[in-house]
Amino acid sequence: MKLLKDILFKVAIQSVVGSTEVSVEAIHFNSQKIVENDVFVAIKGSTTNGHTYIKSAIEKGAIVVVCEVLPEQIETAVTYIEVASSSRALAIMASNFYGNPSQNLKLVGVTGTNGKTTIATLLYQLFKKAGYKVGLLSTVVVKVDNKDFKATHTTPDSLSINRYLKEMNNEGVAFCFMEVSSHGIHQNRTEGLQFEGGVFTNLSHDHLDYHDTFAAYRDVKKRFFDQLPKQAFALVNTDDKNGAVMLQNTAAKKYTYALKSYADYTAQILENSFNGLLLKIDGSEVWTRLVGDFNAYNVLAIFATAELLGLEKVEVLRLISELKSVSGRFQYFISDNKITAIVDYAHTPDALKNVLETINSIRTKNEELITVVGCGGDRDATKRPKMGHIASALSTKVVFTSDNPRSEVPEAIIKDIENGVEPQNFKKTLSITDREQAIKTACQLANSGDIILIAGKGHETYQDINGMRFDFDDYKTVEKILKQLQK
Ligand SMILES: CC(=O)N[C@H]1[C@@H](OP(=O)(O)OP(=O)(O)OC[C@H]2O[C@@H](n3ccc(=O)[nH]c3=O)[C@H](O)[C@@H]2O)O[C@H](CO)[C@@H](O)[C@@H]1O[C@H](C)C(=O)N[C@@H](C)C(=O)N[C@H](CCC(=O)O)C(=O)O
Ligand SMILES: Nc1ncnc2c1ncn2[C@@H]1O[C@H](COP(=O)(O)OP(=O)(O)OP(=O)(O)O)[C@@H](O)[C@H]1O
Ligand SMILES: N[C@H](CCC[C@H](N)C(=O)O)C(=O)O
Ligand SMILES: [Mg+2]
Repeated sequence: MKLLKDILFKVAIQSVVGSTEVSVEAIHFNSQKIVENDVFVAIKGSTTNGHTYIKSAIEKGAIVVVCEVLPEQIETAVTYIEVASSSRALAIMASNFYGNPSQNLKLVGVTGTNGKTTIATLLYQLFKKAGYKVGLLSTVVVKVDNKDFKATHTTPDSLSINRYLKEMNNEGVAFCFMEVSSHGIHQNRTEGLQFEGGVFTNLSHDHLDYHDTFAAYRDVKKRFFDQLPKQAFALVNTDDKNGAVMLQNTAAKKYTYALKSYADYTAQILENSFNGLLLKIDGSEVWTRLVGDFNAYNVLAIFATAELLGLEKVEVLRLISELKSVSGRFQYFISDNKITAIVDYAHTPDALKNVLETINSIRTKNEELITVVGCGGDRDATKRPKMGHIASALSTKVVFTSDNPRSEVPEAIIKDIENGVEPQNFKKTLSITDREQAIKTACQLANSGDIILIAGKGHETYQDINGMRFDFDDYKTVEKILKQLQK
């Protein structure tokens, strides 16, 4: 049990009805989870309004209600806390409730359109290899040192974040690397956390369904840097023009990294092949198994972050050469009949362009590049024709297919993608809704030496169709089909 007064510390309260000297069991923002003596935080969401569930939360046993608008009917046995932002109050209360766990470890947030999972995961790997206990909050998995938890979001809700951080405290974790998504910042999921540093990767088209305009999307990312304290570091990629924007109003110590322009941390690509990248970082050569120009940025960001967190340069370079690729990020194998199959999580126009350009820069002219790609439903529809254009312009053949259609009709999503294909590329494309059939067709089209790229779902092990999750794994599917076809 915790005293309400204590968990309200630093919450900007507008009014209180009732006593704050009550002991509470747990905090929830979903009325369905409420039991006796809990706090219910009512949040205005994107599909429904948590305030309409106040009555039902009280019936289930809530003794405290945190809300933006006080209900008309006040129960005398309940304490009401009126705040300007329930989601912000929730984040601060969550931190207090779990004993401000972010203050007991070094927490680094990684934000940007692409590269967050790669950077956060590789930092986790690197610091583990350096001998520390480490935590990770990522799209793929949550790790409390060696313990794995299923990830539901890129950036979990503030209660879950603080619960995981508390577990990390209990395990003696020294460093935690977390992805900070734009939804996470906008919904105040990271509010009240004490960050040791923030890393910005890049900014390109994504989530314009949610943020309305690119400027709004950029400003949400910037808010993360605006909130960093002065003892923290802000490390940004200045080859991306928005890197400088992120630093405009931050109080944190400013550091830059870049491959093409002057920066605090720079690198040169000496070699780029299917076996990996040879880089020159800060005058020293380092070999990494990661493939593609974009990974040079990720490796450089990792190098700089590790140095800023106090690791020795020589050790960092040695550890970088031991890092393995992240699940579903340029994950590939070569079949017995020499077809290369690559599974990659490129689900934005920019990521798709980068991955295709990387493959084109390391393949020879007589090898075909066959791409299988789709777009998710109930997500930014304006990226669809862009991805259709990029896939068809940069591949020799393309099979458009379904990703996670969610509540949308897959054929309608595919139509949107096809609308971006220019007439000169019509002949290269075909569309097959069933993802397994699409992958099979790509495999049948491929000859020895050719490359198949399956983009968009990376590590995902399901396909979300109408709210139902069906088992589906791009990597296992292509592996199985290529084996079958060899027989
Ligand atoms: C659009 C969006 O981000 N939605 C998130 C949001 O839910 P919401 O605003 O839709 O909530 P709502 O359903 O309208 O409900 C409003 C409130 O009423 C409450 N409620 C509802 C029903 C009930 O019976 N009782 C009750 O109390 C809900 O618990 C909620 O507090 O808050 C929820 C709790 O934190 C999130 O789980 C949910 O994520 C949804 C599932 C989602 O798909 N989010 C994606 C888009 C997302 O966040 N993605 C980013 C990554 C993006 C990237 O890769 O860059 C991420 O960080 O994962
Ligand atoms: N630094 C980078 N710049 C551009 N593209 C990248 C970069 N790093 C990775 N990518 C591409 O973006 C895809 C997604 O990478 P990653 O999962 O690391 O990004 P993310 O930011 O975590 O994405 P999400 O928003 O879905 O969590 C990769 O599969 C790759 O194609
Ligand atoms: N984190 C991203 C992942 C998209 C992956 C893609 N497979 C899809 O389902 O759209 C999002 O929620 O937009
Ligand atoms: Mg991610």
